[in-house]
Amino acid sequence: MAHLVGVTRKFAWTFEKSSSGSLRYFLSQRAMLRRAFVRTRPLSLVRTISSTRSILVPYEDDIAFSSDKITKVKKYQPPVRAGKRGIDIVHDPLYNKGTGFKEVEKDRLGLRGLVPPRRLNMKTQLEKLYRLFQEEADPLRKSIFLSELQNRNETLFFRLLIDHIEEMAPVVYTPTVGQVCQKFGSVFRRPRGMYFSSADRSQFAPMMYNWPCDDVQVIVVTDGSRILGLGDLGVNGMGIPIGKLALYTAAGGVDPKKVLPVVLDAGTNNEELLKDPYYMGMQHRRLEGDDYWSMIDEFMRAVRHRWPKALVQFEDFSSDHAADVLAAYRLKQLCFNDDIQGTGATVLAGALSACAQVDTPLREQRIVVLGAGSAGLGVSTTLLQGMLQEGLTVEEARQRFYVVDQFGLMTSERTNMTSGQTFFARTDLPDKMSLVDLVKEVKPTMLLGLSAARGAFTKEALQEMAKHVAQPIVFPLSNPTAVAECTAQEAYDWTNGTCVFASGSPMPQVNFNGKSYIVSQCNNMFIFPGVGLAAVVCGASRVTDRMLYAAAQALTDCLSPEEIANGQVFPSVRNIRDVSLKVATSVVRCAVEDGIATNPPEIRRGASLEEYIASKMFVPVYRSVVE
Ligand SMILES: NC(=O)C1=CN([C@@H]2O[C@H](COP(=O)(O)OP(=O)(O)OC[C@H]3O[C@@H](n4cnc5c(N)ncnc54)[C@H](O)[C@@H]3O)[C@@H](O)[C@H]2O)C=CC1
Ligand SMILES: CC(=O)C(=O)O
Ligand SMILES: [Mg+2]
Repeated sequence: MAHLVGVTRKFAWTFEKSSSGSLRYFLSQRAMLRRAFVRTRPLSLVRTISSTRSILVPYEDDIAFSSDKITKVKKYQPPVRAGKRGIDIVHDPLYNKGTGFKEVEKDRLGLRGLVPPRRLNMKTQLEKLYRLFQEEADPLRKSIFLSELQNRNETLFFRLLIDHIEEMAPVVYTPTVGQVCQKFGSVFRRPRGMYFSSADRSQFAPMMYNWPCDDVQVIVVTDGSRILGLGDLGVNGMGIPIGKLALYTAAGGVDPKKVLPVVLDAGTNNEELLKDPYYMGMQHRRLEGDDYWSMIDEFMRAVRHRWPKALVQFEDFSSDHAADVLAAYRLKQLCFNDDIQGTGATVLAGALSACAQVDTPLREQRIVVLGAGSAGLGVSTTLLQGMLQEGLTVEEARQRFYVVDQFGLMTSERTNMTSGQTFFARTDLPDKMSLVDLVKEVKPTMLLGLSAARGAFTKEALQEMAKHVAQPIVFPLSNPTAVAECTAQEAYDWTNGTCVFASGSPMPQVNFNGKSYIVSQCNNMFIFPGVGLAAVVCGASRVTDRMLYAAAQALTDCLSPEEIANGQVFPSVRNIRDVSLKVATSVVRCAVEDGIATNPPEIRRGASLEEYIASKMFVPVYRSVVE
């Protein structure tokens, strides 16, 4: 007998239980439902599927999943053509289902005998994997476990990651990804992504054809020169593009077949790696000047040639090149720098939420930024743009910033400053003032850490800040956790529980005076997946400042009333897939308005832009595989 599980205006989902107990799902025209059947179901059992909030996934796998993590699902998952059969399927993580192949599939694809006889459905596979994940001794072992899963079965990997995103994001991403990069040589199992080195010069364009996908949509590229706050890690920085792209799929719903992690190996200045007999990159010092630039240019040209529509995300380039590389390509090609622009948009969103918490607009904040590198200056520039939106002039806004580097306050007395540093350099205070003296002098309302200097937000500095401001906004944003400017517990202790806090890497809940506080994570992971999804969906020709501003606004709007009541300034990571969809929707709208969407969405009557974008998101379900 058929059971009704949901209806839309036109369609109805039903399921039937077979004699063996397995469930089969059917999608039918609603009008074709047997009238008697409809009449006999009590109305309360008929759950109307709101088209954006549909939680029922019609799994080819016979499981009625009701995970709220995959909220936006396609109603129908067509079969997928693998272009291969037999053992080649089992060895391809994009099509492999491990013990999950159905009997018909085993026959169709010549798999009989190549996989164990008993089939475990996806739900059982996930339960088993999650248990094994929990049994791994430490975060590094957990990370190896997940990357091995990704190497053999991407569908299961992404399903597990999405279902446990709050617990697993810190493993595939910061902070554990930092450890992975530091130990890249010993955790390396098999290659993922592409390496373009100084030894490959003049061959980048033909090399692009070694990559099997003709339709790459997102590339994350690093030159390994500044990996998180861990310095120059050369090709070992590959962990970062891999981790970022895992979030592109888990949070942003970008198809994992269509992403490409890249390291541009321009050498390394890391003395240990230069001497390490097992180092896997080029053992020469970093290329400089024209040699470096021609390598970047060859890479960008080769991308344009092979995948003209691909989005290139520049990641963890040291500040001597980051802003210049972005400036050279941002008007020519679809690209953005995550550390400068993604972080800028993220911090703007968090700052606006914090301003609402403390009931003082951004234009009235006095902001000390510790760190004058790409991230510190990118954030300062974006916050300044936010102040312009609130009516300040450029000069008025500029006066509200105090940028500090490792020597202290940056002033116009310095020489050899970058243009960004020159813009923010003060003219009214002594050069190289210490953080504590600066806090005493200017009584900042907001303190942002992008310095990778562990402990730089000292007890003295935070206590001093709290003397002058009722609710100091304190964001130690450096990654990984080991280099954060302070911990959440320290910030609450030293400001007597008054601070509004967010950290770059996740930190545990804080207890202060018998009250517990949820710690917000301020990380560009809330922006880049949505920006990437938007660029892919609407065929954006470039990433504009307005698109990033739209992303920041959408992120601010994602806080739920409960999160605001908890004092959070960022949504919980468990909602990151919904957040990314909202960010993408706002960005697509902006791109269309600005006329830079080459493939503007064609939306069915009665549907929304958000539904349209949701329908384009990758969902990790087992689709029927055909050769
Ligand atoms: N939460 C997030 O989403 C993001 C966090 N970051 C983090 O920001 C940090 C910096 O990144 P970048 O700007 O790209 O690096 P960078 O190397 O370009 O800049 C670091 C800056 O910090 C300054 N600095 C070093 N020691 C200092 C000290 N003791 N006191 C004050 N300033 C000091 C340096 O002079 C330099 O200006 C990294 O740890 C990175 O992980 C970067 C991007 C996003
Ligand atoms: C989050 C990030 O992009 C960084 O720490 O570099
Ligand atoms: Mg980064």
